[in-house]
Amino acid sequence: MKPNKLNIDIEMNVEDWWVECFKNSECDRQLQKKLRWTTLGYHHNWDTKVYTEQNKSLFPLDLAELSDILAKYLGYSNFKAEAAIVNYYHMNSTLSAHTDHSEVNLEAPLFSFSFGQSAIFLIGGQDKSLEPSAILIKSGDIVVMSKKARLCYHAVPKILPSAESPWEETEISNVSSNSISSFKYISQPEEFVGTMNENIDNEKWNRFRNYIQESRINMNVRQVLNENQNSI
Ligand SMILES: O=C(O)CCC(=O)C(=O)O
Ligand SMILES: [Fe+2]
Repeated sequence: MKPNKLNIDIEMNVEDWWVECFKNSECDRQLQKKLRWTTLGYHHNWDTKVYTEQNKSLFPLDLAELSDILAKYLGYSNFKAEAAIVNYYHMNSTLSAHTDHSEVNLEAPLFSFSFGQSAIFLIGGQDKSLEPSAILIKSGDIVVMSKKARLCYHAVPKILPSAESPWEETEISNVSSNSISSFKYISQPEEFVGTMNENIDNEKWNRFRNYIQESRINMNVRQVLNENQNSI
C-alpha cells in the first residue's frame, strides 16, 4: 500500500505521480496539474473530518524531524507530528475560508511550511464576523497557528509570483552528513543526505525547478492526539 494518499488516487491508479509525469520524454503537464493535495500520517478524511486508526500511515520521518526541530526551537517540547496535509497550488488556485478542528488535540500548535510561489494568507477570528488580516507568505516561511489562532478562520485567496527564487541558492546545495549531529527520527543520516544530494543533480533539479516556478507547496503539520494518548 502506498503510504501517502493523493487526490488523484480517487480517479486513477498512479503508482508514483512524479515518475508518471515524466514517463515520456516530455513532462505531462496535465497530470502534473492534477495533484492538489496529499495526506500523510493520520489521513485527513475530507468528508467526515474524523481521523481513525484504520486510515493511517507512517508519518514521513524527514518531515517529522523538521517539525521536531521547529517545535523544540519554539519551546513546544512535547509536540509530535502525526498528520499533515500537503497542498499544491497553481497560479490560479485558491483555498476557501475554513477552520482546522479535526484533531483531538486542539491545544498543540499547527505548523505550516511554504515553498515556491507566494500567497496571500487571510486570517480572521473564530467566527466569520471578524474582518481578516492579510499576510504575504513567501517561500521558506513558516506559519505557526497556536493558542487562539489555532481555531481561527483562514484562507488563501491568491497565489502571487515570487519576487525571489530562494530554492536556487546553491550554497545549501551540498549537504554533508558530517554537518548533522543527531537525528531523532531519521536513523540513517548518510542515506538521507545521499538522497538529498541526488535530488539536486541537474536533470532531477530542472524538473523540480520547472514545477516550483509555477506552483506553491504548503505542508500543514498537525499533532492529532493528546499528550498521553497512544491512539484514537
Ligand atoms: O496553504 C496554506 O497556507 C494554508 C493551508 C491550510 O490552511 C490547510 O491545509 O488547512
Ligand atoms: Fe487550514
